[in-house]
Amino acid sequence: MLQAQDVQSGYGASKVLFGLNLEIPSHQVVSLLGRNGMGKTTTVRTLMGMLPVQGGQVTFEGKVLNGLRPHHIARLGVGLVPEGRHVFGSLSVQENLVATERNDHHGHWNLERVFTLFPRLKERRTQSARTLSGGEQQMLAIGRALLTNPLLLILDEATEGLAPVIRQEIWACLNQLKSEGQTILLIDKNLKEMRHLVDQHNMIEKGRVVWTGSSQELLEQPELVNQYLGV
Ligand SMILES: Nc1ncnc2c1ncn2[C@@H]1O[C@H](COP(=O)(O)OP(=O)(O)OP(=O)(O)O)[C@@H](O)[C@H]1O
Repeated sequence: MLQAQDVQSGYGASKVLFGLNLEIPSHQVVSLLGRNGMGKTTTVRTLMGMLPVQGGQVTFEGKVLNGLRPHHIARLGVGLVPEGRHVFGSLSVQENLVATERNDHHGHWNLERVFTLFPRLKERRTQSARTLSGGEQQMLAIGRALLTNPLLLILDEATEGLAPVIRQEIWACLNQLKSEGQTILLIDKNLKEMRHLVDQHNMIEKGRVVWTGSSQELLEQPELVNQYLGV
């Protein structure tokens, strides 16, 4: 579905990605793993068109994304749950959700389905988003991305800083999405939870993917975790 080939990117003169290769096949859950500062969020920003591709090529469903604006890439079917959530604090839960609702891809996500997935959001639908807990805001950010009916859903640190019980709800949601065949790019640090979810892991180090393999392969090589994740 998405291919990044030899991608270079960064912030002005400060380069972060040095020839990154990444493949996201349809209906698979793919991870980006790596220590802080290795370029995971920069990769997401580049795939979404928030940072220009300075070298190499990104294709999505056969279309070259280089040079496209973020709203154009979103419209092609890439939905992002950004690091830090970025919900509209002054709008209600429901207003946040309908703001992004779209059905270009004949997807099946609508407000009612999001409320079924996250009943807490239904209970709080008239509440302004800024009054939600961190976990509820995360659910709202996921619901908002789903309402764009994305072909590819990207989640950047979606469980970061959440209480364990809320985290479990997010993992349950992601497992459900996987069972429905949703294609996902997942950035997270919880290897234990990711084991059951992720089809293909990608270790990123200094702006390059240095190892790719299944959850089983990662389990069989614990030294990789030490080497690239430093835990
Ligand atoms: N807006 C920015 N301007 C300049 N440099 C940046 C900016 N954002 C990130 N960087 C730098 O780019 C490098 C990669 O950062 P990035 O956020 O992609 O890392 P990451 O792998 O997502 O790590 P983390 O888990 O800490 O978010 C870091 O050296 C970081 O300092």
